[in-house]
Amino acid sequence: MKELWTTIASLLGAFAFFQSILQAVFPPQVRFTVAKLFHRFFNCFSSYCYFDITETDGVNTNELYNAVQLYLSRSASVSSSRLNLSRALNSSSFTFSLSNNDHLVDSFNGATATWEHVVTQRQSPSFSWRPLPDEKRGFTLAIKKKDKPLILQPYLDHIMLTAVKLRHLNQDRLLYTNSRGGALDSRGHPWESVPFKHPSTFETLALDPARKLEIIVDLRDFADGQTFYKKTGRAWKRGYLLYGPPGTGKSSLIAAMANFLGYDIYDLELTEVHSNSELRKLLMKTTPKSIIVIEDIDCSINLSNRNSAGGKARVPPPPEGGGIGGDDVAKSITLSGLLNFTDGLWSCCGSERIFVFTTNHIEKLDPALLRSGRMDMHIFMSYCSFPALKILMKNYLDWEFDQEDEQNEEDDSLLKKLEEVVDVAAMTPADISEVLIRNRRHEKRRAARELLEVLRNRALAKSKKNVSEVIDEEQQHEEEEEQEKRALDSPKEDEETTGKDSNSNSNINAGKDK
Ligand SMILES: Nc1ncnc2c1ncn2[C@@H]1O[C@H](COP(=O)(O)OP(=O)(O)OP(=O)(O)O)[C@@H](O)[C@H]1O
Ligand SMILES: [Mg+2]
Repeated sequence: MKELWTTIASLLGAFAFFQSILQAVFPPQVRFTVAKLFHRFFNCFSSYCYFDITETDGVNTNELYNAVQLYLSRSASVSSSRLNLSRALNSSSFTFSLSNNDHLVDSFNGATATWEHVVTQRQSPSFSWRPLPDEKRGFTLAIKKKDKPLILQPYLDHIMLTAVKLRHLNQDRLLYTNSRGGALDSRGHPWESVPFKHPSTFETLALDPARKLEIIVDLRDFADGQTFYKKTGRAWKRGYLLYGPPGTGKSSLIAAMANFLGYDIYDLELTEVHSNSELRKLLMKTTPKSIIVIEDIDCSINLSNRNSAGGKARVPPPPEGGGIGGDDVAKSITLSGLLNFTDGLWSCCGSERIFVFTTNHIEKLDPALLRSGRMDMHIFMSYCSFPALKILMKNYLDWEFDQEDEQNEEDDSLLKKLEEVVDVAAMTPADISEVLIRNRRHEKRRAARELLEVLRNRALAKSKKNVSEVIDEEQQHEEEEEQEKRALDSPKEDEETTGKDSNSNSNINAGKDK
């Protein structure tokens, strides 16, 4: 032990000696170069190799430097005690980065990588074409020489890919619309955009947790599936069809998907598109990492027949002053045009895109749109179930279901009653949210009791309606039987009565028609 300390002390002494020689003998201009030479000399005996990644390569910004900075910001935020904080333009989140001359240890494929953020004062040059920053910044990566051939390239690829993802997540999402009816903006762009600030997330979405998890896993697989899609020769895209009654959360789910993946949304208003070629041009102007949405698809386009005139959209006249429709403006958009857009060759003119169609009436859609492989996942958004209700109560009343011990017998019985009645009441999450918003200033148990009351009334109204529907059905059935009986009896009467043939026949038909 004593020997070890002696060795360390003599090494430190030698280092201090070299430092003082450096300061005393060499002028400041060459000091940096000499230090570098010393470094290289010692590196010959080291088991590590070092890579300098400078902020600029002399003229241009080094993209790798920015990528490393972003990549390290992930781990820096948890492991370092002193950090630089910044916020990029068009971003609502903060980025952490290593502060000057600090270091961080990362691992990749079992190997260790040590990063150091090196900041030195720049010697002011005698002449420069453009002003240079006062400081020279760079990262130094140290990895073991034996690991270099195995990890260097994949590690740098991994850093670049992660940085792209992080940059996208840190940036605010945009919501695009083609509501100008095909008119172009000053840059010749058919889409208008606004910042997308919808707060819906998978956490706030009232949906069965198992279904929710299924969707999350599917989205994650899609976003991470670049290699898979390439290997299998498939276009990197995915289609979701969301269907169900109004107010069950279809639009909220789209917003949650966009927030989860960090994608932009293109809200495609089909009634504003005048032709298939215009549709194609719109598609070509969308960016990767985006969700292309067609809401209420059954209302935007008559999808009953792919080839007939019935398969055309109800379109307004083209915009004045030249839209993007060109010669095709006279024609209108067809179902096959739409399918080409989502499924055919044109769907591949970008990558990593999700198509989402929503409808309240799935039965109105053409089977061509529903066949497997076209819309990869059909998601039924239904009335509020008990697990979904618990999420809404957590959102609006801060009712914490995870902390079971906080719940008493009274709460348990209240929840049991809610569970019994919620399915029968068949209320949408939107309706339940309204009730909860109305009562959110009350104490949470009181608000829950109010909700129970509303659910019970709705369930009662539903069962009364059901009873009256059953009675109506029975009455109708009896009437039909009566009419059929009369119709069967009447020919006999006709045979007995002459000269009334024509009148009796029309009665039979009327009865049968009914
Ligand atoms: N599943 C849900 N989870 C959380 N909130 C919901 C849910 N469904 C509806 N809501 C609430 O109701 C409002 C309307 O819901 P949303 O617009 O998502 O319904 P929709 O299914 O798209 O309806 P439509 O078919 O009329 O377009 C939302 O702003 C949200 O507050
Ligand atoms: Mg909607």
